[in-house]
Order: sequence, then structure tokens, then C-alpha cells
Amino acid sequence: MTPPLKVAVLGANGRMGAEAVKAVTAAEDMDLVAALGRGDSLQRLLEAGATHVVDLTVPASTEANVTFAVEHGLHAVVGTTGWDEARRGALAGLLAGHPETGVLIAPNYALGSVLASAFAAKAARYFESVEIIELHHPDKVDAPSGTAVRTAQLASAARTPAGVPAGPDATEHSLDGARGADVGGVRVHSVRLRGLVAPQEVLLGGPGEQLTIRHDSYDRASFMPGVLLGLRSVASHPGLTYGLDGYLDLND
Ligand SMILES: NC(=O)C1=CN([C@@H]2O[C@H](COP(=O)(O)OP(=O)(O)OC[C@H]3O[C@@H](n4cnc5c(N)ncnc54)[C@H](OP(=O)(O)O)[C@@H]3O)[C@@H](O)[C@H]2O)C=CC1
Ligand SMILES: O=C(O)C1=N[C@H](C(=O)O)C[C@H](O)C1
Repeated sequence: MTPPLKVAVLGANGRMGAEAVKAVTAAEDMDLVAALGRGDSLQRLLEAGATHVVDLTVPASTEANVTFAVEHGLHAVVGTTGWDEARRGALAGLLAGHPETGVLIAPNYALGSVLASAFAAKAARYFESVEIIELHHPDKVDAPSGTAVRTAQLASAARTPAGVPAGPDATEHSLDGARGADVGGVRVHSVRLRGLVAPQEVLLGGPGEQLTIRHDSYDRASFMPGVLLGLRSVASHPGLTYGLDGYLDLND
């Protein structure tokens, strides 16, 4: 029988971290060996014999956490936002020196969200206009959401080779921010509203029609099947994988 994965959760006292602690504890093929909060020493990962780390902390600490994990040969499954291209490039460079180690960074671990982003990218080349509205709880520290940025990048990357021009927009006068953030030519609008977890809508417009691709996370339990899938798969995917779609076959 395969021995259980020895998993440590970083950010264990947070909204996502607490949910991950529950999910890992309930998984029969995993042992939760450490649950660290802010201020806890990363040395505890080594003392506990962790082989896998889940990082659900804050953009300011995730890079140092993952660097420590990689330098000690621990596989990492990362949900924290803030992994822009420069940070991912630096991490890929570090991983080149640790060829056995795998890191998965996914802006969203909800399977429905991963599919919604893939569907949006597929649809984006067929519509003149694409805009994204991401809606979150008001305790979220970053905007736009990592998911919205990733969705916009996928949509933009699908439109460019297909020769689709940027969406039409005659706006000449507006208050700052009225048209949202420009992510690769796709406008992203961020709503922060008490009561929400994390819905997102991709609006695609053509002459006389609109397609809306909407995903709702009502509960943080929605992210856990993806986190567990990541933990089970990361060791067999050495190097850096960006997006849970890297572990799924979405071309069927
Ligand atoms: N990829 C995905 O599917 C998802 C990703 N996220 C992302 O995950 C991250 C966490 O979200 P959420 O749980 O809502 O945020 P929370 O603020 O609830 O949790 C973050 C936790 O990390 C702790 N923390 C801060 N620094 C460290 C550190 N150096 N080591 C260990 N713990 C630390 C914080 O402690 P303290 O309270 O003391 O500051 C806090 O408990 C965000 O970036 C969010 O966008 C969220 C949902 C899904
Ligand atoms: O902070 C959150 O809550 C979420 N963060 C991630 C993001 O920024 O995309 C994933 C999900 O949207 C929830």
C-alpha cells in the first residue's frame, strides 16, 4: 500500500487554510503533519517530516514559503494570489536546480471555475467584446482576483493569434476606474460585497447577442477537491505548473 502523503498547511488559521486542514484530515491517503499560522517557523515543516506543503497565506509571504519548500525538496500546492510573471519566472529558475520537486500554482482550485475559464477562452475569439466581472467578499486583500487575471490572459491569448481586435469602446471621458482594469486588452471589474464568496462572470458580446459564462463558489469547500487533486498529482509533475488545467485533460 502507498504510504499517506505527509501534508503541511500554511495559513492554517485563515478562511482557506482552515478548510484545507479539514479536507486533508478527512482524506484517507493523507496525514496532516503540520498546520502553521503567521509567525510560526518554517523549520517546523522539516521537524514534522512534511513531504507536501499547501500554501494559502497572503501575497506578501507566499514566495518565501514556496522558496523554502523547494529548497528542502517539498512539493508545493499553492492557492495564494500574487504570483505574477516575474515571480513565476524566478520560481521556475529555482526549480531548475531541484528537478525532482513539483509546484502547482493555481489561481482557482474550484473545478467549475477552471472549466469556466477554459470555456471563456474558447469562446473569446468568436465575440467582438469580452469583459469580466469578478465579485468577492469584502475581506479579500487583492483586486482584481487572480482568477479574473488568469481568465483575461487566457481569453486574450486566444484572441490574438485568431486576429480578433481589442473590443470596441468609444469611451472618451470617464472617471478613473470606471472602465475597470485592462488585462491584456480585456476589461476586468471588481466588486466587493458582504455575503459573497467568489462568483465570476465573463460577458461576451456580438451583434445582437450575448453569452455569459458564470461560475459561483458559494462555499470554500468548492476549492478542496482541486487542492486534494493537486496534492495527489504534484509529485508526478516536477517543475512549475501554472493553473489546475495543467493537470486536467480539457481537450476531450
Ligand atoms: N486558488 C484558490 O482556489 C483560492 C485562493 N485563494 C487565495 O488564498 C489566499 C488566502 O485566502 P483566505 O484564506 O481567504 O485569506 P485569509 O486572510 O483568511 O487567510 C490567510 C492566512 O494566512 C496567514 N498568514 C499570513 N502570513 C503567513 C505566513 N507567513 N505563514 C503562515 N500563515 C500566514 C494569515 O494570518 P493572519 O490572520 O495572522 O494575518 C491568515 O490566517 C488569498 O491569496 C486568496 O486570494 C482563496 C480562495 C481560493
Ligand atoms: O480571495 C478569495 O476569496 C479568492 N481568491 C482567489 C482569486 O483571487 O482568484 C480564488 C477565488 O476567486 C477566491
